[in-house]
Amino acid sequence: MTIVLTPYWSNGVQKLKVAPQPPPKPARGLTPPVLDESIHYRRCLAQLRSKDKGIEKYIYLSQLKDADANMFYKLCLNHMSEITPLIYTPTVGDACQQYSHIYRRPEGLYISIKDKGNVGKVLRNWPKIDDARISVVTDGSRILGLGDLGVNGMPISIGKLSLYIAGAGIRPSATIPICIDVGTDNKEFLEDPLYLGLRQPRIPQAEMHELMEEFMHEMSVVFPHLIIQFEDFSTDKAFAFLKAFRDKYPLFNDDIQGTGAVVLSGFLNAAKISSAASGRPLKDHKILFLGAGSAGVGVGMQLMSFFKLQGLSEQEARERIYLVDSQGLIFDSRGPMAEHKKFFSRKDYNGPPMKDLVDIIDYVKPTALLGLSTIKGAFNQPVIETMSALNPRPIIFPLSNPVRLSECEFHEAVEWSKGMVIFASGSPFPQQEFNGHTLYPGQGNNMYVFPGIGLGSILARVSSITDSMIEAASLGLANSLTEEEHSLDLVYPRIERIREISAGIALAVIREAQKNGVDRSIDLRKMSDAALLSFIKSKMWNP
Ligand SMILES: NC(=O)C1=CN([C@@H]2O[C@H](COP(=O)(O)OP(=O)(O)OC[C@H]3O[C@@H](n4cnc5c(N)ncnc54)[C@H](OP(=O)(O)O)[C@@H]3O)[C@@H](O)[C@H]2O)C=CC1
Ligand SMILES: CC(=O)C(=O)O
Ligand SMILES: [Mg+2]
Repeated sequence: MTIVLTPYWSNGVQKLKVAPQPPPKPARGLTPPVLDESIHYRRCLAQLRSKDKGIEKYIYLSQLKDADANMFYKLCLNHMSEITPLIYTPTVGDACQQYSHIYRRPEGLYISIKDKGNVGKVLRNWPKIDDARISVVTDGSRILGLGDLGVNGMPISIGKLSLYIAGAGIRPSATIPICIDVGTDNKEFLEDPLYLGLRQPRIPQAEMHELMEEFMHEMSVVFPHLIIQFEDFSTDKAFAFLKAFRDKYPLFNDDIQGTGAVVLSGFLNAAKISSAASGRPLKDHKILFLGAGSAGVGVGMQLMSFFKLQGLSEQEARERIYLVDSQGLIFDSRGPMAEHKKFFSRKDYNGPPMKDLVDIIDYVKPTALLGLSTIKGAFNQPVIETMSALNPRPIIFPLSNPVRLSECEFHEAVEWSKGMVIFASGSPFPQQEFNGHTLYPGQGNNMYVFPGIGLGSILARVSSITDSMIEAASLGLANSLTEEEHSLDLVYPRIERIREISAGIALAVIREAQKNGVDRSIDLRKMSDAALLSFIKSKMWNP
């Protein structure tokens, strides 16, 4: 049976074939005489590599996923470091910006403000209701560092779910990419005749909250086994919706919690390398953030655990973290500020506003500089040289996405730190040669943890996702490096091992869910770790 859906914006003209169906076996004579699977694999790879531009490769892969999902995921799994940047950051950023122009066919589920009062009915149109286990939901209001992209944010939900499938073996039919269309304040899109979403400004906050209340309630009724990942909501909504719904439904916010977990993990490994060089105790690290949005504050909150693990109190941990926003260092006497900035606002600084990053580094004397600001080039030569003068092995993590918004590039950080930088970025950079050595950049991206968090949460059938489950995912990732990876000063494991890493993270997440009493698959409680790990692996879907 082919199930068709009509998206709300299509006037009934377009037909949506939602979940990938196995291709029907063609009758004899309807395919070329020699269509060998392994040769076809080579053909698909060659077709992909024949395209010059990332966006062309994205379109090719997207079509391949529709035509032959098995082949698409086979390619993803076997060529993880080549294909991840095409289906995810940085190329997915271009795909979102151009979505209304490169659009070929409907994919995912669109909920619009026009559906208010009827959301449950629209959700029930999803053809694989019983299969649904995980959904990535965005409203397109802050896609990567690219701002409000409205309904063009759909590829971010699709891309994240492709990584769930490739990276954690979630069944394709268990995933639902969702984009909530409540208008956009992107003037260019509103004037674009090809724009796929509602041609209206974003709705007022109160109406958005009402829609989200209805949406979340109906999601839990229609999809009772679903885990939800909130993605790329603008900072105010990201914090508000996490707070409003996290105790009622099994969900997490990837930008706040997923990013927090992945950066804590990389920082645990980076701090050890940095302290080995400086002799400074781990508890004496100091972290300076450029950027105080959902990601900056989320990571700051999670990095409190780093200091608490070293025996510091809550207050002492908080004092090790400094935040900078577009107005400079955040401190109490600066004046009124957004609620989410208050926790890390300094009480011990009362001087004039401090805006220049080099001045701030001179004042704070951080061991680590983390960028979640979307400001390309903010970590310039003077900034990195100042960090290098303070630290024999400075920790520099430019985490903004996509690549073109990164606070600095890997080759710059290597050159300006004379090869001493400990580096991780949000989007991937190529390795560098320096003084006869090969240096490897880390990729501090939540893609390392969300597949495992989702898989563990699905298998344990959790009723909610607790902070300590997120922390367990982070520690699981930090401890997953092999000796060879440590010997190369990597702070994250190689992405090619993502399935193994996700299984380990899922195990840690399930155990923590059990400790917190939020697991509903209670049979898993009596399994040994070894038995649980093989159970997790046995549940992974393979193309
Ligand atoms: N690596 C990863 O896994 C992840 C990376 N990210 C990336 O993090 C970035 C930020 O996301 P998010 O926090 O949600 O976005 P926001 O827009 O909410 O936050 C951006 C922050 O940067 C600050 N900022 C802007 N301009 C400057 C400037 N010139 N100098 C100093 N600070 C500045 C803003 O200041 P103000 O508050 O004053 O406006 C704000 O605090 C994005 O690029 C995103 O892609 C996000 C999630 C995961
Ligand atoms: C990686 C990610 O989630 C972001 O940049 O928003
Ligand atoms: Mg995100």
